[in-house]
Amino acid sequence: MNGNLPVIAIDGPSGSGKGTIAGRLARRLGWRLLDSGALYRLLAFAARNHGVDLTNEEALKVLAAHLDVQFNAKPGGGQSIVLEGEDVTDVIRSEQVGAGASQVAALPAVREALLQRQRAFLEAPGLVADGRDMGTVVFPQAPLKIFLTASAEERARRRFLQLKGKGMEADLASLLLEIQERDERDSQRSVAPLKPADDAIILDSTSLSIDEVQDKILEAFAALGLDD
Ligand SMILES: Nc1ncnc2c1ncn2[C@@H]1O[C@H](COP(=O)(O)OP(=O)(O)OP(=O)(O)O)[C@@H](O)[C@H]1O
Ligand SMILES: Nc1ccn([C@H]2C[C@H](O)[C@@H](COP(=O)(O)O)O2)c(=O)n1
Repeated sequence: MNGNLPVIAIDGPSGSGKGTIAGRLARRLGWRLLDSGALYRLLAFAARNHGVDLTNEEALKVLAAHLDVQFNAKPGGGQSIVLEGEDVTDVIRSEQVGAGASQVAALPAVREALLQRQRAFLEAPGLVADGRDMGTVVFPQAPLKIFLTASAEERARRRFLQLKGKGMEADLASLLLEIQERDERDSQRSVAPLKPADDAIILDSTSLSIDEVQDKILEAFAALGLDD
């Protein structure tokens, strides 16, 4: 790991806006982007494809170490994700795959197998990384750590609008339940649980717009003086 390069670590629960903000910041700064949740989603998706049970830690560890995946930056922003030659960008975003990801992410051998892969994303001039343990475990040296949160009700509402916007079926009450279950599992697991790093800035986005969240983070980044 090149520990001298800057990282902005953005952690927080599902639907708090991490991915949206991380993508915007990476574009704005011209830095690389790590969507660490996608790795856990890809593993859960690949496991289903290969008939691997989501509780089989040993087999999941091997699968995680050999995941054949490419993240390709799209010209207009965002990235496409290709797993074993198949574009899985949208299909891994379902709540079912998210729940599977949360399940495999609780297994220590899986987290260990994905650790170096995540750290390898750190390249000049810097990295914006979003997930659950970016600031606590993967990049503890990050000079800027944000813990982005929002009420579960607001996060379910956002997810509902997001799914509807894509023309997908969605039920607000079920989404709220799924989000609460995922919060519980992600924050109660014994290894790398979802929690703010001691030196993280906690940002509650419940009543903030995406632009307001971005401005607050850019303000905190500017205060570090790294772009001088
Ligand atoms: N501050 C905000 N106000 C309103 N909507 C928001 C805000 N931040 C994000 N959103 C919207 O909420 C939805 C979920 O955001 P996003 O996917 O970035 O969350 P996330 O934290 O990365 O979720 P996950 O961890 O499940 O991947 C998106 O449709 C996004 O546009
Ligand atoms: N650094 C990370 C990133 C993700 N996970 C797990 C927990 C989440 O429920 C699941 C999916 O993540 P999302 O795409 O919704 O951000 O993956 C984790 O444990 N650690």
